[in-house]
This record gives sequence, C-alpha cells and structure tokens, in this order.
Amino acid sequence: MTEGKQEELAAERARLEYARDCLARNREEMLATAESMTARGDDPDMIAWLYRRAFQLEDRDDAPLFFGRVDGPLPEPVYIGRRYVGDGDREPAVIDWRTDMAARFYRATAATPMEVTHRRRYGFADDHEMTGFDDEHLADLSADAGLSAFVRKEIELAHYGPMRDIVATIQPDQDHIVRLGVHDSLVVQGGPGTGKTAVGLHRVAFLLFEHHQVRRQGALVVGPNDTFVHHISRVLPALGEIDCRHVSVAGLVGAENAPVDDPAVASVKGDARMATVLDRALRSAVGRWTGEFVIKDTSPYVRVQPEEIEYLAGDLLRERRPFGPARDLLRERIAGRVRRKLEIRGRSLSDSATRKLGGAKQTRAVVEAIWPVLKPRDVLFRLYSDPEHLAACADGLLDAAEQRALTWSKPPATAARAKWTAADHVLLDEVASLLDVGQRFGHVVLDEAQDLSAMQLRAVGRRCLGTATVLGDLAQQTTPWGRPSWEDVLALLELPGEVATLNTSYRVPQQILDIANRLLRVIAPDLPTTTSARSASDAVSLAPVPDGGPTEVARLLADLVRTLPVDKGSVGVIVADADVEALRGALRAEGVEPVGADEVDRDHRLALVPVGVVKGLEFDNVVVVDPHRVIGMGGTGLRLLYVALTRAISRLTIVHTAPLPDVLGL
Ligand SMILES: Nc1ncnc2c1ncn2[C@@H]1O[C@H](COP(=O)(O)OP(=O)(O)OP(=O)(O)O)[C@@H](O)[C@H]1O
Repeated sequence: MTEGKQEELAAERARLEYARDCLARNREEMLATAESMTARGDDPDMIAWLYRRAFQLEDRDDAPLFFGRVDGPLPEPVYIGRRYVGDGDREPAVIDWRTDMAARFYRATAATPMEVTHRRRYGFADDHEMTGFDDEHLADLSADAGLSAFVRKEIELAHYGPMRDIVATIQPDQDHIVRLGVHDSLVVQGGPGTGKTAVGLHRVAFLLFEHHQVRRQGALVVGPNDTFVHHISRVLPALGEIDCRHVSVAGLVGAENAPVDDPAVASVKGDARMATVLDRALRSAVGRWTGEFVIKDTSPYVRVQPEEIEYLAGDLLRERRPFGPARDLLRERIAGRVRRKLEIRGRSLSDSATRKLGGAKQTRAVVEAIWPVLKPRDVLFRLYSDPEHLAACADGLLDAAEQRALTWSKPPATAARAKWTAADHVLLDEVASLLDVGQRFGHVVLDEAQDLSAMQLRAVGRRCLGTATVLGDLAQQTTPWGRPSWEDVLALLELPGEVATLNTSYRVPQQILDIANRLLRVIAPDLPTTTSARSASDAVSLAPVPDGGPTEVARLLADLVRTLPVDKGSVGVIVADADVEALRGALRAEGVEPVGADEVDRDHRLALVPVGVVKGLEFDNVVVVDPHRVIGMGGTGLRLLYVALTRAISRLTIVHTAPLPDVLGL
C-alpha cells in the first residue's frame, strides 16, 4: 500500500471511530429524552418508541457502522451504513442505505453517474477492523465492467453459519427490485443464486424504512422449512430490523413435526377446491329452528317465526361473516327483528332493552341450537369420518376417488385424538380463518413459493393485509402440488401483482451453471437460462468411484475435508434422501462426524444433507453424490438434481459410483 493510501486508510479509520462516538451520543440523547418524558408522565407509546430506538442504536459490534461512500453529489463525501448516525448538528455522519441519496451508491454507472464521481467500498476483518478500501472512478469505468474484484471477493469469502446481508454489494439489477414501491405485490422469478432470497430480505427492510404503513402493520417472512428459516434469520436483524417474524410454511399453520400424507392424498388436500369443500362443510353446520320463539318480556308478546330466523341466519352466511362472531350478530339481529315488529305495532324498544333481549336466555337458546360453536378440527373430523357428509360437501368438486383419498379407513374416536398431517393443518388453518380473522401483516415475503400448494398459498395470502414479495424459481419446483405459473400463484394469494426477473447468478460460477443449464432445457425449456457474474476454471470436478459403495465414497469425502484449507469454507454433501443414513455411518467409520446444514462451523465443516431439504441453502464446496440416485427419486428427480448442483458458491464435485446420466453432458 502506498504511503498516500496508508494515510487515507488512517483517516477512514478515524472517520469510523468518529461515527461510533456520534452513535453513542445519539443513543445517550435518546435515553435522556425518554427518561425526562417518563418523569413528566408523557405519552407511554412515544416513550416506548424512544427506548426501542435507543436499543436499535446500541453499537452491537455486529457490523461496521459504514461500508461505503460516494463522492460527488454533495460537497462532502457521503458515508453509507446500515443505519443513520447523526453528528450532533443534525447533519448525518452516516446515512441509511435505504435513502434516495444512498441509492446512488448502488446505481451509479459510467453511463448514468448520478453526479457520483467515485464510489468507495471498505474491506473489514472478522473483528470489523477496517483493512482497506476499493475505489471505482465512474469516469474510468467501462460499460461492461462486470463484478468488481471487491464484490467477487466478498461473495467468495468462506461461508460458515447463516446467510449474511449483502447491503454493501447489492447489484443494480437487485437494487431495482429492492426499492420498487408497494403499490402492488411483486413476484421475483430468478435462476439459482441470482439473489432472490437476499433481495427479498433487503426489500422488506427497505419497505419497513420507507413505508410507515408497513412498519405499523409489521412484516412476515415465510420460508420453506426450519433449516432455511435458520439460514436466513440473521439478515434482517443485521440490518437493524429486529421485529420481523420469520416462520416456515409448516410453522405458519402449526404443522411443525406433523406427519406427511402420501403425495397423492396431499395433492387432493392441497387443491384449491378444498376451500369450497370446507366452506360448504362449515355452512352446513348451521341448523334450522323449528320450535316456538315467543318473547314474553315485551308488551305485547312478540312471536318470531322459524322462517324469519332462517332468513336472518342465511343473511349472515350470504354476507360471508366470520362464522364465530356471526353468532353474536345473529342474536343482535333477532333482537332487532323483535324491535321492528314492535315498532310496526306502534310500540318501541329502547337500545338497552334491545341489547338485553339479544343477550336473553331465550335468544341464546335459539342461537345455540342453530349456530354451533365449532373448532376447526370438528369440521375436518366430520368430513374425514362421514363419507355421506363429505359427498354432500364435495358434490361436483371432488370425484369418488378423491373423496376416498380423504376418508379415514379407521376414524379416531374423537377429533381431539386425530393425528393431523401437514396438509391437514393447512386445511384446519383455512377453517380457522372462516371462523375468525387471524393476525395479518403489512407486508409478507414468501420464499420458494413455487413449491406451495394452492391451500398453502391461500394460508399465506390471508395473512397479508397489504402486499407481498413472492420469490421463487419455477424450474426448482419439486412438489407435485406446486403451481404452474406465477399468475396462478398471485391469483391464489388473492393479490394483484407483477413479475420481475433476475437473470444473473452471483452464487454459482458459470462452469457449474453450464451443466445445470443442460438440465434446465429438459425440466423447464420455456425459462431463460441463467448466466453467472463469476467464472472459475476449477469450479467443477468429477470423482468416479466405479462400483463403490458408501465406504469408498466416505473415504473420498474424508480425504477431501481433511485436505481442504479452512479458508476454503464449508462442504455440503448432497445425497438422495434414502442414502443419507448409510453414508452417515460410513463417514463416522472414517472418523468424520457430519453435521446438519444449520450446524456448520469452522470445526464442523462437512454437512450431510438429503437433497429433499437442500433448496435455498448453499455451501462453498458442494459434493453431489450419485446423480443417478437423485434422478431416481421419482417424478421430480431431475429438478432435485438441478437444485443440488446449483448450491455451490465456489466448487462442485460430482462423485459417482455408476456412469453419469447422459443429461449432464459430461
Ligand atoms: N449482490 C451480492 N453481493 C454479495 N453476495 C451476493 C449478492 N447477490 C447474491 N449474493 C450471494 O449469493 C448467494 C445466493 O443468494 P440467494 O440465496 O439470495 O439466491 P437465490 O436466488 O435465492 O438462490 P436459490 O434460488 O438458488 O436458492 C447468497 O450467498 C448471497 O449472499
């Protein structure tokens, strides 16, 4: 490093120190204000907000206070960080990456410099000590400059542990999506490693910052499974957003650890027609009043005819009121009816007398008799255990075979004893939503959306009060119930929206994509192939183990993990689900203890992952064992292989004990 650059580095380190001091002062001021407001007995909401802000302003040492700088738009350089830091004179020492000014850091190009003369990115050691910086002079930048060496290095850093934020290196195509408004929902379709997940998470952080409504109503992030949720769970907190709820699709409907149905049965349960079946089942629970209903507390007595009660109940059903609260409404409407009857006869009933009548024992008895208090499980229990009832509710919707698929051969004694499957929980959630309105969020991010059933999509959609960001790749669809198009997905979420596409992969080097794209032409010929921003001539290697078994494969893997330098990162060994246990045993015999995908660290670098749960995950080094076994897993085998091959950030090794499938073209 030249002397001049050394001096500049020292000045930048001093600037970082200064930003830290400013942050500490901002926080002290915030706390002092909160304390004096508490002493004065001011608005508790405001005080709580101040304490929360002060908490957010803690220098948590989890990330440097700024990561970039632009020169040009203002007389002084502008420093960009994960959050705003004021300098005490109401001027920013660091601006938040989500502001318009910061957008220039991400978007300025040689062709459109946006008044930026140069862009600086800082490098940091693990302890957040600034180690250097990288400058881009916009005037010198060629139009097809591609990824800067700095960004490339950042992507290729060894990955141990959960996903990191990419706030310092968001690329222009990604930034465009991050900052799109919330007028409509947005689907982001993109090939493997194009940054969909990262973009979705940064987008929700942006929306929480930019849109008061979203902040007030909160945000929800839904991922495919718990391993994935763990993988992404640090990104939003690192961006200062600590309140966003993360949940798996199963967790959303309380189906954690639930058994799974046979795919054919799950497909019926996940079909959109089930929504109508359930709706009919619930409505059919409303009975008829056949007895006498004479109010004797009034003068004259008032008789309400059974048809009138039926009419009032029918009205509530037609209005599609939530079934639970509709009960109370029915009592009120019966009382209102009595009042009108009296008025016709020239008498009156006060508001309080009408209310009293609605709550009277006699009115309650009528409502209880015709409008039952139901739990979701009661509704499903009856459908699954009473074929005649199911036939009535499914008439014209499900054929006989589909009805048989739903019917229990040995019904449990009671609904409480039933063992509900994962797909059942989605249906129970649907019934719960008909009974009453549940919690809803201002913005929902749904990842790997291509795999959700129609009923799962409905479950996500009804939690969305505003808009959603839907992320996925139709080529990576590996469930039999996944939807064929994004238009279909949006329709099931009941959200209007648009589709945006990401075409550049930042994770997967071109050499690996070349192989994956051969598969893509077979599994999704209509989708465009993905190109990579990175190329690495040593990215792919083949390791034939002719006629070998788990022992030989484990020996090879043990050698690989022992000789791989620690700075080359994690190793994900991806195998057909049925082969996991045999390989685990063989690895142990070789003295290697494999861990789960969410347990990888420097001391436990090798994760053994069934291909069925590897979606969305990534490793520096990926070893795919026996592609022919993955393909042999069934109808979606080729797609599973496509997912497996594209999990690598730096290197892919294909270990094969049998000849490689022709489709790989190797
Ligand atoms: N602009 C970027 N700067 C640094 N790293 C990036 C950038 N974009 C993506 N990455 C990294 O590339 C990897 C892939 O990103 P991500 O998981 O969001 O892609 P994806 O499109 O959801 O992939 P897939 O569909 O294969 O699961 C992540 O490690 C992410 O941090």
